[in-house]
Parts: sequence; C-alpha cells; structure tokens
Amino acid sequence: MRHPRDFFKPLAVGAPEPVREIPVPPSRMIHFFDPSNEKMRAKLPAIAAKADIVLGNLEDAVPVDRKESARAGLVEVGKTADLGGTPLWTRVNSLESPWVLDDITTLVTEIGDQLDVIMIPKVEGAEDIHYVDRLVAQLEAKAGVTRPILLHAILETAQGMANVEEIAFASPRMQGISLGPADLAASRRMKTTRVGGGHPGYVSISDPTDAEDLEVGRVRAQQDPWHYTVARMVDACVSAGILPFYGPFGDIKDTVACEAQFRAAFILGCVGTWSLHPVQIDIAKKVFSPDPAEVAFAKKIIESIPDGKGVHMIDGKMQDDASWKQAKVLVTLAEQLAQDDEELKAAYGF
Ligand SMILES: CCC(=O)SCCNC(=O)CCNC(=O)[C@H](O)C(C)(C)COP(=O)(O)OP(=O)(O)OC[C@H]1O[C@@H](n2cnc3c(N)ncnc32)[C@H](O)[C@@H]1OP(=O)(O)O
Ligand SMILES: O=CC(=O)O
Ligand SMILES: [Mg+2]
Repeated sequence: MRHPRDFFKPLAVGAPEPVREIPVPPSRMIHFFDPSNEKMRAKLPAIAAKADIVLGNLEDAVPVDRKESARAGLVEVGKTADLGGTPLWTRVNSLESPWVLDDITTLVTEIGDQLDVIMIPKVEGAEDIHYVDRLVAQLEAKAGVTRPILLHAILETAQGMANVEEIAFASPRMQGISLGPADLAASRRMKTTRVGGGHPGYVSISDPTDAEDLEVGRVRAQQDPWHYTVARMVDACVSAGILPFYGPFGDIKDTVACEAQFRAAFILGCVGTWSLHPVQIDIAKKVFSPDPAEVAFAKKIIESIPDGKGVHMIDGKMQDDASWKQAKVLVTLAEQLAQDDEELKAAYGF
C-alpha cells in the first residue's frame, strides 16, 4: 500500500499531479458508441449535444476483426469531432486481452488531452488499477498530457465484488465504478440471459389465503437481483469520494423496465447509468434528474429550517437535522443540473 503522504504524487516524472477532488459534472448517462461504426461516428456531435458523457467502446460488443478500426476511429473522434465540451471517455479491452496495451498506449499518446476517463472492464482488485495507474502516468509524461486522465472500474466479477472497497480506494485517479450486470451474472453463475433488470423467477410471494389450497390468493412480486450489489457499490464509492453508476440495460425496446431499473439505482445513490441506444439517453435524463415535486418539498424543508437543526413538522412529516441533509442532497443536485438546462431550471423554480 502507498504511504498516505505519497498518494497524490505523480507515478512518473513529468506526469500531471493527481486530482484531489473528483470533478462532478452532470453524469446522468455515459452514452456508449462503437467507434468502428462510421455512421455512429458521424452522428456523434448530435449525440454529444444530448448526452452528459460519450464513451467510445473498444471492448465487448466490438467484434475481434474491428478492434483496431474501433481504436483508430476513436483517435479520429478525439482529434476531429466537435463534442461541444461533452466529456469523452473510452472503455478499453480487458487487462488480459491482446489489445489493451495498444489501446491505452495509442489513446493516451494520441488523444490524451481530449480523453477524460478510461473505463477498465473486469477489474478484480486494486492491483489491476495500480497497473493501469502507473502505465497511464508513464504515457502522460511521454506525451506531455497536461491534466490527469481518470480511471473508472466496471464491477463485473465475483472477485471484483469481493474487493470493491479496495478498488474504490486504489488510486487518486479513480473517478467511479459501474455495475456490469451481464459479466457479473456469468461470473456468479446466476441463471439469467438478461443484460441487467429483473427476472420473472426472482420473486417474493405472499402467504396463501386458503390453508387447504396453496395456489389461492397469492401475489408474486419481482425483486431486484441487483439490489445488494448496487448498494454495496454505492457505499464503496461514496466512502472513497468517487461516483457510482448503474450499467447496461439490454432490452432496448422495454423502455418501461429500463426506467424502473434506472430509478431503483438513482434512489439507492447512483449518479448515472449507461445508455446503449439513443432512446436510453432520454430515459436516463428523466430518471437521474430529481423529480420536481420532490425538489419542491426539499426546498420547503430547507427554507423552513434555515439552520438545519432541531425538530419540526412540515406537511405532517417530522423533519430534523438528518432529513434536512437529505433535502440538501436533492436541492444541490437540482441546482447543479439546472445550471445548464433552462427546462429543468423552470421545472425546479430556480
Ligand atoms: C452487455 C454488456 C456490455 O458490455 S453493454 C456495452 C456494449 N454494448 C454496446 O455498446 C452497444 C451499443 N449499442 C448498439 O450497438 C446499438 O444500439 C444496438 C444495440 C446494436 C442496436 O442498434 P440498431 O439495431 O441499429 O438500433 P436502431 O435500428 O434502433 O437504431 C436507430 C438509429 O440509432 C443509431 N444508434 C443505435 N445505437 C446507437 C448508439 N449507441 N449511439 C449512436 N447511435 C446509435 C443507429 O445507427 C440508427 O441510426 P440510423 O437511423 O440508421 O441513422
Ligand atoms: O460490461 C457490462 C456488463 O454488464 O458486463
Ligand atoms: Mg462486461
């Protein structure tokens, strides 16, 4: 483990100083695009105008024979595309793959100043982050990159899950963690072919209303198989001062279930999610921008309790120091999002 006094020292001579606070721009969705797809590249400026973050994906979903053109396509995006200030991220191939060394080397040296965050898949422990941390520092120094590129881990193996806290704390470069429900399901041997979301077999069941007939009057309710994982990931991230994200929802046509999964993650503390298709950008924007009615009530709490202390009744509900802090979370997020969004500003009454 690094000495606390050395934690914020660059890992290579000439690399930029690590950041002390993780920047928190609007991060409601990380929009995935395939940089080997010329059509998607051409559309990227229009997508970037709607999305909070765009990510050129080099890993799973990009076929083996397009790995190199995806990397080259992302370099072209970094050098030429006008993204209007929307952060550009990448997801590189996994650390045991034959492509990752060239992914990181090429991207940092060619477009290091345009790249905000590198997402690392299948992270299993702090050692994976330490490896990338040092490599990126060496490449930043070599290329003269002026601000540090941050790292984001995908939580998608049982081993990574067991080590989530040490991953979150592994480096000052750590920006956040996303849930990877597809790989995680496979790693855990969960019995589902779905990418994120619930499963009709994962239910809880009410008691029978007829002792003789066990079929009568029983209500089944689907449970969220990701509840434990998301909640633990949120605690690991918040305790390390980094940002937790839900991940992919693969049933693109089921916009209703997608919205429900995103909302469950938002309520549990995630700041955003992935969008795999343009339709999911709007869902994420709606879900990860707090509900105006809830913001209005939170504002009322803050206005009614200027010093945030003591016990109060507001609209029949008890409020105290702790619920004032809850209100502050919602209002602070609403204020931040309203800064660049006239529609939200009006909806929140700022
Ligand atoms: C499972 C674990 C993971 O690793 S998830 C992360 C890896 N997967 C991905 O990154 C998938 C990204 N998404 C996609 O490739 C596509 O959206 C998939 C899912 C294949 C669906 O594409 P397609 O059948 O073309 O959808 P569509 O006909 O409804 O498309 C309508 C127009 O929108 C475009 N589009 C689609 N997806 C994106 C995207 N992610 N970013 C930008 N544009 C996108 C399509 O090209 C299509 O455009 P046009 O109307 O033909 O001009
Ligand atoms: O990479 C994401 C996943 O769900 O697997
Ligand atoms: Mg995965």
